[in-house]
Amino acid sequence: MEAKLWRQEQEQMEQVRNKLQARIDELEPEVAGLYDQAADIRKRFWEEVTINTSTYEDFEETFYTINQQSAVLAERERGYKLLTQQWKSMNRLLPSPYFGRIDFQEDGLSLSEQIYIGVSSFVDNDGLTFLVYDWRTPIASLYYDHSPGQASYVTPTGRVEGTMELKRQFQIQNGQILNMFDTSETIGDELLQQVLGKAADSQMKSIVATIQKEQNAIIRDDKSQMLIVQGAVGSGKTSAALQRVAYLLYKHRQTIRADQIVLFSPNPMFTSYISTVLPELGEENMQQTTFQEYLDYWLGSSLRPEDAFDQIEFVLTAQGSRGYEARLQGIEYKASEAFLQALQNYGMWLGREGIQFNGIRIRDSGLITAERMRAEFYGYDRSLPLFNRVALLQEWLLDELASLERMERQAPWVQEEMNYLDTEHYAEVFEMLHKEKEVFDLTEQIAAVREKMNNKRREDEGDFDFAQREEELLRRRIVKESFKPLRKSVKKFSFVDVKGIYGQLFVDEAAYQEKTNGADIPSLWPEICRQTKERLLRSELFHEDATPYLYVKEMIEGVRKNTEIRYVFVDEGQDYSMFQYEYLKKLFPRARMTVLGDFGQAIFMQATSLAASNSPLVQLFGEAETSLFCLVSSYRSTREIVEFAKSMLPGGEAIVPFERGGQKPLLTRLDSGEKRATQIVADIAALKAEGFDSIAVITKTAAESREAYEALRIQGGKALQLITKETLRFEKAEMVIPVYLAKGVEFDAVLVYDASPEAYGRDNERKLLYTACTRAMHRLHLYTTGNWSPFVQALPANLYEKAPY
Ligand SMILES: Nc1ncnc2c1ncn2[C@@H]1O[C@H](COP(=O)(O)OP(=O)(O)OP(=O)(O)O)[C@@H](O)[C@H]1O
Repeated sequence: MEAKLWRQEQEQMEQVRNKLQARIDELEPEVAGLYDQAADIRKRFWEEVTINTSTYEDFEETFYTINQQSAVLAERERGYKLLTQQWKSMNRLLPSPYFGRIDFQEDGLSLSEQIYIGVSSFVDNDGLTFLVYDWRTPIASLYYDHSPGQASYVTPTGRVEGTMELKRQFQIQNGQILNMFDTSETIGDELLQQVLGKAADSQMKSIVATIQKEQNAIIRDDKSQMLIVQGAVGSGKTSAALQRVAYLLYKHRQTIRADQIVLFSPNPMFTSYISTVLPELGEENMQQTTFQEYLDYWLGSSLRPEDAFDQIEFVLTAQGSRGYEARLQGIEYKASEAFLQALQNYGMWLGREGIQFNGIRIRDSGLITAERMRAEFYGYDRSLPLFNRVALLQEWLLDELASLERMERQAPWVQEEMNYLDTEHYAEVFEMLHKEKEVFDLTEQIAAVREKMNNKRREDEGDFDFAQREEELLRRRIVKESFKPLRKSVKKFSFVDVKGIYGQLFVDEAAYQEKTNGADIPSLWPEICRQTKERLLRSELFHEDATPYLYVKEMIEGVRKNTEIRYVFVDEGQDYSMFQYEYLKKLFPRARMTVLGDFGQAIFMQATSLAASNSPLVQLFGEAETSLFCLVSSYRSTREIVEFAKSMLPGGEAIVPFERGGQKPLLTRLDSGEKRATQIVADIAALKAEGFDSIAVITKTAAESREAYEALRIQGGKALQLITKETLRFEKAEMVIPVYLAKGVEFDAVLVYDASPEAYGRDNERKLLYTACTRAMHRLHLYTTGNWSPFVQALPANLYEKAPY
């Protein structure tokens, strides 16, 4: 680019930077001053307030002073927060005030405007001229959506048409323009090339400078209840999701806070991987969780649910064990729509008969039997939904308990208990007695006065029998203490035997069909029933049972709702079952949903196709309320890695690699495990010497990870870390990791530890190998000590190199 232009831009930027610096300097004392003021008020808060409650007027006075003081404090704190926000965003802009410029001439106006785009807005001293536009402003979408020429953007008041005369990209670091390109592409390849060529990091980065047009559409869509993104591997789904959160927080900044957005991520490590993107953009992080955390929380301590990782570990390692096929069939069936329908029908059946309750007992004898509860329950209006009737029953039980409690005071066991009471109880009751006696004496005095006034003797003479009253109080206390946990457990619905209700579905075929209005049954049903019941007996739940169990529980006890949340994001959405989606929809009734996923990476047993025309996910909110987006360009890996990996996947042809060249994947066959370990350690050292810092040895399972880790350490791989499902964050380092924990993340180099047919031979292992390979940004190595996996063998030989040893 011409030196003159370059100089002009450098001057323009310096002007903006000078203004930024001046405003920062101007604000600094104010920010510090306001902070001190707020801190000072907080410190002196109680000094300024004289607490006096002797008379009503004094009390009122005190109340008003407190109120006034806290209003002043709140105001100062609000002011401080606003100023700090401005001050922080200017500081963020200072080293690199913008990344893009467009010159736009609006139709009907004579002048064209220069629009510089950065991570936040910066307005000149006149309060009107935007020196930098936030990337989320409507006008900034021109930069992402159009090439120079006719262009338009949408504002809340309508579409603005015009001509884009220039589109320029900058790379600016510490106030120096490092690079500058004029571009005719939507977002020029050159900048993207440079960004993608960089090394992987232990934390994801924001992509605002290079958002692609199709990603921009996802980020800014704010029409539908449900937004579904089926995106090829590495196509920027997670990136789009996070920039979308930043966009929504900006667009709805008056009404939505970051904690009203929740993102479901595939594992806790992923949560830490993405946690810096929003703060980098000057926004607070949304809430992040995993579905497992929700399950563990809502199922409480009564049942131990297996997690998704243990389930997949079983699926991948237990082939040939007893009951394996049935478990697999069970996993598939229990995540299916057929099972969901069966449970809904079961709900209707329970409305007529067969609900199970836990009787309420006290000290080994029955107080209210399950039979009585059932009779009461089926006596309620049958048109009421189950959970309404259960709520009525709950009320009835609490009333019953109250009258039973009164009766129970005379029971012989209470007398026995009284003999063993400690002095503390007596002391308490004694105090109560004295209070009662005072009241009694007062009433006696009043009665005596009345007697005199009326000149009429009372029929009943007052008499306070201490001994009798003490016994009464002690009895009342003893019984109350025993009934307290009963009342508490009724409030927590412990009287509903959910375990029994869920379990009775798994008795035999005939019973199942009767209860579910003739649901279809998988062929290995008897074994599925046996396994499920065995688990329940141990108060455990298979992972595939956890969500259906919760579904049944809520059908009966009523649905939990979180009405605070406005947006729910589900990443790796292909790994969720329809049950889980139904559940999320009910749990967050006021939320819009964004689901991002890739069916090509559906490695868990429960999977939902996102984009298929008949996808049940579309039905969740209905077609009219659903927007579907497809991303086909893959940005993470070099062209060679994408070409290699996509050829393994039926339908992979549709994936378009971004044009970034590198080395072809390298296949290395060795004739023993020991030699393989030695070779891998040497390859890691060579990769490190080339400057790659984040290197992952990827295995199929956790069991294989442990084995690989040991073998590699023996051969000198001392710096390796073993990643397990308990690992909460990973460093930019060398690691051994099972593929299902590496979902969604990326590394400079990936070494697939064992690409033999034994590891990846079955059809359900194809996607595992594909997912492992696609974690690599720059280098991919595969190893075997025998044959190659059929998925590798089937690849054209020009897609890889073979090591010469
Ligand atoms: N527009 C973009 N500009 C720069 N980098 C991008 C862009 N889009 C995606 N990337 C990069 O591509 C890589 C993959 O992105 P991301 O992890 O968001 O993809 P994904 O579709 O969620 O991946 P996966 O399929 O593995 O879940 C990341 O390094 C991301 O920074």
